[in-house]
Amino acid sequence: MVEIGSQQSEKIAKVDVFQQGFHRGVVATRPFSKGDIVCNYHGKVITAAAGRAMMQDMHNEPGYPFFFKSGPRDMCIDAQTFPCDCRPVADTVGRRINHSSKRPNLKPLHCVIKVDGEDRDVILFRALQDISVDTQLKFDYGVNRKSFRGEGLDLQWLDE
Ligand SMILES: C[S@@+](CC[C@H](N)C(=O)[O-])C[C@H]1O[C@@H](n2cnc3c(N)ncnc32)[C@H](O)[C@@H]1O
Repeated sequence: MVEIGSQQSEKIAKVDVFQQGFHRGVVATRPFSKGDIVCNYHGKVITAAAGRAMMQDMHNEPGYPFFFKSGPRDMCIDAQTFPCDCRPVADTVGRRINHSSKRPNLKPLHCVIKVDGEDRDVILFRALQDISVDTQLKFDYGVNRKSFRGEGLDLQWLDE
């Protein structure tokens, strides 16, 4: 498993953030095989209700919360609040991965790991196919215009 805990380990993971104007994304800088764990989605785990409240205050800026279910609980990874307590300086790559419903090459995988005897929710990204160097990483956010910040928004990228 690739553990993303520091800038150093992101280099080991061999993925990198690119920037085009204001828009960022993530590319592979080494090949991955189908089934490989590529990186994680780093951030503080909060309730989904807290995540939704946070999104209501957002307007046109990029959104970084990741909503998931952990057993019966609706939860959210808050990658919006930056920098986070445990990563005071470096950005994290997971939150820079863009959406594709038509051609995703990653799939998020929810795991619960023990850290200091306590359960911790973690989101890892598994490669859906072989991924070559310089390929942009994308996953299906699983949202549509209705579920992503309400109806009637002109968000063409959700159809990609
Ligand atoms: C988790 S962030 C992804 C990284 C983001 N592009 C950035 O510059 O930091 C999610 C935001 O990225 C943008 N986004 C996601 N997928 C996109 C795509 N396929 N094309 C254009 N923008 C996208 C949207 O603004 C969305 O709110």
